[in-house]
Amino acid sequence: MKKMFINGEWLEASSGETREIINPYNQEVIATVTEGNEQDARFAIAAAREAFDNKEWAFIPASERSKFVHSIADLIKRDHAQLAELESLDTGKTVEESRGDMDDIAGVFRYFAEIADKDGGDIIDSPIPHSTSRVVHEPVGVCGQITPWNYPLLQASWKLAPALAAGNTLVMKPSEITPLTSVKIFELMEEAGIPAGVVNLVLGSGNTVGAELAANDNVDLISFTGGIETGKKIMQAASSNVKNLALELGGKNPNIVFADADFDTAVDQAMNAVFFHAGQICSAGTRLIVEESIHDDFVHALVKRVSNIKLGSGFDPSTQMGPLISAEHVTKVCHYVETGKQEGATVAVGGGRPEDPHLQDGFFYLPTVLTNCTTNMRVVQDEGFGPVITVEKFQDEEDAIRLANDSIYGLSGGIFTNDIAKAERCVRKMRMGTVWINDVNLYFPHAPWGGYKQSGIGRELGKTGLEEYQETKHVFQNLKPEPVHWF
Ligand SMILES: NC(=O)c1ccc[n+]([C@@H]2O[C@H](COP(=O)([O-])OP(=O)(O)OC[C@H]3O[C@@H](n4cnc5c(N)ncnc54)[C@H](O)[C@@H]3O)[C@@H](O)[C@H]2O)c1
Ligand SMILES: C[N+](C)(C)CC=O
Repeated sequence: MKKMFINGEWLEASSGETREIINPYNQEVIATVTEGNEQDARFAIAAAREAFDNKEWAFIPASERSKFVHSIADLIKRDHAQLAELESLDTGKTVEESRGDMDDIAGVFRYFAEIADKDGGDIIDSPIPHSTSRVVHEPVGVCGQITPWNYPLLQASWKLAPALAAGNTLVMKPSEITPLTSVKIFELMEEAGIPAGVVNLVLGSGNTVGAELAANDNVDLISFTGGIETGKKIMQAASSNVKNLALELGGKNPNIVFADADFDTAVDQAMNAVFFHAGQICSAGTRLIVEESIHDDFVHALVKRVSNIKLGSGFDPSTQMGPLISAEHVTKVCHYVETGKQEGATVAVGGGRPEDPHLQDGFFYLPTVLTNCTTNMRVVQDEGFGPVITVEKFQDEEDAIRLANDSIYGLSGGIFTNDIAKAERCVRKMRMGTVWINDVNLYFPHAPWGGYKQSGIGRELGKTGLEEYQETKHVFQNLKPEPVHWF
């Protein structure tokens, strides 16, 4: 049985409860994990508090912490193949995608290890005579970190690496559906020699463990990646002690294709934008917005290619798209597409579960293209989080931007055009945290990631991703102290 890691020890939940982890490809039980609750979360928070307040971690030189974080990257590289297979077993994504994730994850630890000791603070030119003024960055304290099921270890790495590099202690709660690679990374952090109490892992549900992390007054920062409704609850709970808050929430991401774009590239990338990991990506380009003059040809070419996408086991090298994460999620995607049909959308391809007898045990949904969509439809506004593209038409540049921005979300967007000036004009007006020109879904450790509007608060990755885990302190020193006789 997989256990939790608290204060340097592998423990079973205080309640003795367990949970079975299911392979979404065939519904087989792949692991049993201990199921923690609020009490276990409080125990872990107390360990992290003690390690932050009364032990050395927060005060060791950043160069020492950097070595620990480098070691974690080395261990991920060593166990790359095993980690990738475990991630695919747990999430259903193809092993090829998981291998790419593991490269990214090692890169994230490497990046934060490298920048950990590069910031010695700033000297301010003090306006007060005979004084010095400087700004230093310090760790925030105890961090609660809550992650989703779609990119379990990748989203964990975006939180663990900067938190450690900055000198914080932490308690992580992975998604209860996909905890396996998170357990493994805590084994690797133990092997890397991270001191007891600095990193703690509590397994369990959002309503118990997650809610405790968000509300507990001994937590100084809560970093959450997940859905918008959960994000709102966390924001509310975090107000109890005015925690620092980082929210990476959902997206309903437009992908604008102008008539002057390279046609074949734009068709190809419109598919990459949505069908990786069966559309279960926050930044999936689910809203395809195509210039009217090429709309019909574009849809025709897209549908032809989408109908050839091969579904199957993530472990079969010929598989292009795996299953959805759970039966509940299949029901949600079915409902989402039905809503679209009732609103007047046309199913150009897909629109249901596959009939292939080999796929009946898995949580599969066909890659789907919905045409005749307009911005006012729920199917265009709501995050379906499945392999479904809605297609809208636009007349001109202004129209394209109006449609693209007509969303409560603002996570990411794409533009396909060969007119660079037009692309730059659009970028300025697009209210999103990331905009790709002639590409989709690219992210790397050096560039910040996060959303405008209701897609979130704060940024992960990049220098800003480290700053999320730092407090800023101004230190002023009077070099000629003497009474001022004010009173
Ligand atoms: N912006 C990003 O970078 C990003 C990245 C990945 C996923 N996401 C979003 O994540 C969502 C899919 O993930 P999900 O279904 O796991 O999301 P979710 O909100 O259901 O769950 C996310 C995590 O929150 C926990 N949780 C649930 N209720 C909670 C509560 N009341 N208090 C504290 N924690 C609670 C869950 O147990 C899980 O660990 C999508 O909306 C997707 O867009 C965003
Ligand atoms: C942030 N990202 C794109 C890696 C995963 C979103 O679900």
